[in-house]
This record gives sequence, C-alpha cells and structure tokens, in this order.
Amino acid sequence: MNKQPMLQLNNVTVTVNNGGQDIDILKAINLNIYPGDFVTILGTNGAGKSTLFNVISGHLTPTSGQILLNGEDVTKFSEEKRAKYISRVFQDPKLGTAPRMTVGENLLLAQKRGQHRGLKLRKLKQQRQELVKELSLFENGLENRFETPTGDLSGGQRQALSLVMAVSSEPDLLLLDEHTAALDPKTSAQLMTFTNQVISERQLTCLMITHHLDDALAYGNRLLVLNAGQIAEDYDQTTKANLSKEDMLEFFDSAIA
Ligand SMILES: Nc1ncnc2c1ncn2[C@@H]1O[C@H](COP(=O)(O)OP(=O)(O)OP(=O)(O)O)[C@@H](O)[C@H]1O
Repeated sequence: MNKQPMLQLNNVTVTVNNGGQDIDILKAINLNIYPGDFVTILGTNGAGKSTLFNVISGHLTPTSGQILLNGEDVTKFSEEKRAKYISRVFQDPKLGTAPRMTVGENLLLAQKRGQHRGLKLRKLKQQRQELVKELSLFENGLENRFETPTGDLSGGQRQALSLVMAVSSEPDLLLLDEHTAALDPKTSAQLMTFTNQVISERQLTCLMITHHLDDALAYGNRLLVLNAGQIAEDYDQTTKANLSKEDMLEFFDSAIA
C-alpha cells in the first residue's frame, strides 16, 4: 500500500498503578491506520479497547510511545486540541450532547468544535436549513425536533444526533466506542446502517469498538482483536470476509483478559 498512514501508534504503552503494583494495560501497541479505513475492534471486557481510544483521543497520555496524526506527533496534544481532527461517540447517549440545549444548538456547537468560537444564535437561524438537512439523513424524525432540548429525545435519536454531530465537523478520524450498545436491537441495527452509509458516503476513516460479532464481521474493511492490552489479530478485508462468528467465539473462549 502506497498510502501514508493517517494515524500511527508506535510502541504505545499505558501503565497504571493498581494497589501498589504497576500494570501495563496497553503493551507496546504498534498500529497504522490508513485514510478510508473502517476498522472494527473486538475484545473481551478489560482487553484495553477504551484505553486505546483514550490515548488516540488525547484523554490519556501514554506512559511511553508515540502517536502521529497525519505525520504530526500529537502525543502531547491535549484532548481539546485533538478534537479538531478526532470525533468520538460514546456508548452512553447522554455523553454526546448537552441535555438542556436544543438539537439545533447542539449541532451548531459540534460544527464549531476545535475552532474556539462561541455559539452564536444568529448563526443558528442562518444555518437552520443546512442543519435540518444534515439531521434528515438519519430518517428517524430528528429533523422535526430542531427546537427540542436533547434531554427530551429518545436514546436512539440522541445517539443518532451524537453521530451526526461527530461527522459534521468533518473529522479526520471518527472513534465509535460501542455507540449502539445501549440501544434496542432494532434501533441499534438502524443506527449501524446509518453509520455505515455515512462512513462510506463521506469516505471517513473510522475505528469502531463493538461487542456485536455480527457487526464486527459485517462492517468495515479491517478487524482488530484486542487481548490483554495487545493486538492479538489484525485481519485484512479478505481474511475478515472468510471469518465466521464461530471463529470469533472460539477466540473469546480462549482469550486471557
Ligand atoms: N485508570 C486505571 N487504573 C487502573 N486500571 C485501569 C485504569 N483504566 C483502565 N484500567 C484497567 O485496564 C483494563 C483495560 O480497560 P479498558 O476499559 O480499556 O477495557 P475495555 O477493553 O474497553 O473493556 P470493556 O469491554 O469492558 O469496555 C481493565 O482491566 C481496567 O480495569
């Protein structure tokens, strides 16, 4: 592959002190993510998936190692500084949006992420049409809730809004941290379909943590399996296409973490 990696992790280790004992919860991780990659990530509870996202997003500084974004060393960049390039959607629908602010206000704020500009309500009026169009993409009625405080939305609508917000700032990298896990099966499947559509239409680079084996196998062009703070497997598209749910279940049966 000739492409330059968009994201590079070089020997990234995270050590925590647990009851007086140092434990490596990420162990010398080396990883290259290329533009347009849609990588699904599986792993047992405690394997280090969220920690991996925390060091990529800047929420956590690695104990050692280096993180490069588009060739630039961002290891010491704050989470706020990285927010210009990286968007993250969490499992909890409450985490992505400000509950007292309306759908429109949340969306406008998201578009200004990393730009250090305050929210201007005049702008909201000017951009209403464009923002409503963005919301209508999900086809779940969000566009009709423009003036609704997000705290009054259903979990599914709120998570869809979080995703729309995450992509509206045109991030270089989208991190989806079990973003469908808190939703009922039908809403979860709808959000996954929408997620896949948005990623492919906008050619986004995305890492998605999931515990849904079907989703991990069905979506994306690459599959990482984490185990005990290490990348146990890094399957490319062709290999991934030949994997079955049983193969993955077998892995989980024998995993350490
Ligand atoms: N600040 C911390 N101090 C001590 N241990 C920590 C800390 N943060 C994470 N851990 C431990 O590191 C390991 C990895 O945690 P992490 O949350 O990254 O796992 P995960 O793969 O995301 O798990 P899950 O699927 O349950 O969300 C776990 O054993 C966790 O208890």
